[in-house]
Amino acid sequence: MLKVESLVKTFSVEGEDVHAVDELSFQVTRGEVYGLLGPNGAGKTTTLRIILGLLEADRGYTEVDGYQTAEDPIEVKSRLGFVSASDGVYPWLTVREMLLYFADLYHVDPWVARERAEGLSRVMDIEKLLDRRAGTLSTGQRQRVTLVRGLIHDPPVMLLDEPTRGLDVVGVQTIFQYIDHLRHLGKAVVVCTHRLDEAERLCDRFGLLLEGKLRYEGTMNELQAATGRDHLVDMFVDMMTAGAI
Ligand SMILES: Nc1ncnc2c1ncn2[C@@H]1O[C@H](COP(=O)(O)OP(=O)(O)OP(=O)(O)O)[C@@H](O)[C@H]1O
Repeated sequence: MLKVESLVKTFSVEGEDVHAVDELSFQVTRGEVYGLLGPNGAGKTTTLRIILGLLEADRGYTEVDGYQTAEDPIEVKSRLGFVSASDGVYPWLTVREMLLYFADLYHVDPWVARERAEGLSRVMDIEKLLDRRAGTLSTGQRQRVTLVRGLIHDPPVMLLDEPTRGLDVVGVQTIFQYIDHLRHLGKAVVVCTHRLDEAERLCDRFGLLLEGKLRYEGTMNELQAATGRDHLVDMFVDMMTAGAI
């Protein structure tokens, strides 16, 4: 469903090469939640930007539902949903108007869009907000609207960048429900987060990134066997103190 193959991206910063992504390969299948985890500067955002077609890779490729980002960017965009903690809303539009506007951008049939907006709003408990102007929503309410917006074109692959940042306990719980719903819908999901405790509960499989390289990959059981550690936090500390493995 999502394939990242031998991806390389190097930035030149004041004459120095920064290897943001360095021969990175991983795959995420239907119904799987993959935690792409790493410390600050590990290359997570750069990888997401390349998958989304916002940045060009130096080498390698990313493929979404059989389409390569560099070759078929429009097909890829229509098959990707992206949710980020820093997503904004259009303050003067009502929630319903905004959802339908985004559906229209993705060429979703207006009838289908209306049904989907209602259905997803029920799931994410924002039905009562549909006719409110988006600018009047609280952070948590806005986040739920953003989650619905990410699914409005029913993409098979979802990318979630720090989805729980800035949310209270209830907001975090909502994200958990949302990800369960995505799994249930059979989406391939990538989650980037610094909340390793949450990642442990949320993800089926993990890729641990450091300096653009995948240092460990597997299910929690596989990571525990490979590292001799029970929790991601300890695995991270070991990985960072060792530098390279
Ligand atoms: N546009 C850019 N120009 C130069 N260097 C960049 C650029 N974007 C990212 N980098 C560098 O690439 C490396 C990877 O950055 P990236 O943002 O992908 O990391 P990240 O894992 O998302 O980190 P964080 O968790 O802090 O968001 C860092 O060293 C960063 O400084």
